[in-house]
Amino acid sequence: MNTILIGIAGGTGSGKTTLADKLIDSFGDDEVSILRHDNYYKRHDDMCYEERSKLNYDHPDAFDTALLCEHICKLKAGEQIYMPVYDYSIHNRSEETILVKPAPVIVLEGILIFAEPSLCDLMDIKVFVDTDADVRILRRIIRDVKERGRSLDSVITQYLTTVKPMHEQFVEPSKRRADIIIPEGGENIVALDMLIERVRKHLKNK
Ligand SMILES: Nc1ncnc2c1ncn2[C@@H]1O[C@H](COP(=O)(O)OP(=O)(O)O)[C@@H](O)[C@H]1O
Ligand SMILES: Nc1ccn([C@@H]2O[C@H](COP(=O)(O)O)[C@@H](O)[C@H]2O)c(=O)n1
Repeated sequence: MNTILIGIAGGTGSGKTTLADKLIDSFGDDEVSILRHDNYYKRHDDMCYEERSKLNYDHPDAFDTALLCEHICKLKAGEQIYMPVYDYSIHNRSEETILVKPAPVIVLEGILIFAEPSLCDLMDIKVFVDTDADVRILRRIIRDVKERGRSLDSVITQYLTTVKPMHEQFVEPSKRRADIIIPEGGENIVALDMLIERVRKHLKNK
């Protein structure tokens, strides 16, 4: 199978997940598979919740990127993989896994995927979702309080101590590696349609 890997990067709250979900919703499971770098956050079973909540989750070392690369190579070779599942409410991987089948198009999304040369080398198309920092933090506050079991204070403290400095050190400079920069992400219908057309073209010629 001729498989292409489309990377969708961007800062927290930029709209990567929304864009990736809208893209895969336009195709069948046998046409497009999705991987999320967040699911590859390292396990920390040796620490208690309090200790885990203080870790820096915005540095490249927080992820098991070697395992993700191995999974991408297996999918490209036509093998299925079991993607780990991350549970933000406990700051750890859950016991679940998700079966991901090989497909002609694999979408990979995550804040730091362009900051990892080993991952960049595996990508055929690199898309960066670019959204202003004030919009991103407002979205993140709402999402983390509603969906990730966080308090307002914890979101603000984490943003100022790790999320913002790591964004400036790693995420923003990684934008230079992108082939396409999309303002605002999932609600950018023009950009979404262009991506859908690109995937259709690949599926027709695969
Ligand atoms: N263009 C947009 N306008 C308004 N809200 C948006 C937009 N894109 C995403 N959101 C919302 O912002 C939050 C973060 O978006 P998400 O796609 O999860 O971002 P990311 O994966 O980059 O962190 C979600 O609650 C989502 O519904
Ligand atoms: N235990 C964790 C693990 C990660 N995060 C934050 O998630 C952000 C990445 O996810 P997005 O959907 O926002 O791209 C990242 O900025 C980490 O700070 C967390 O809060 N807790």
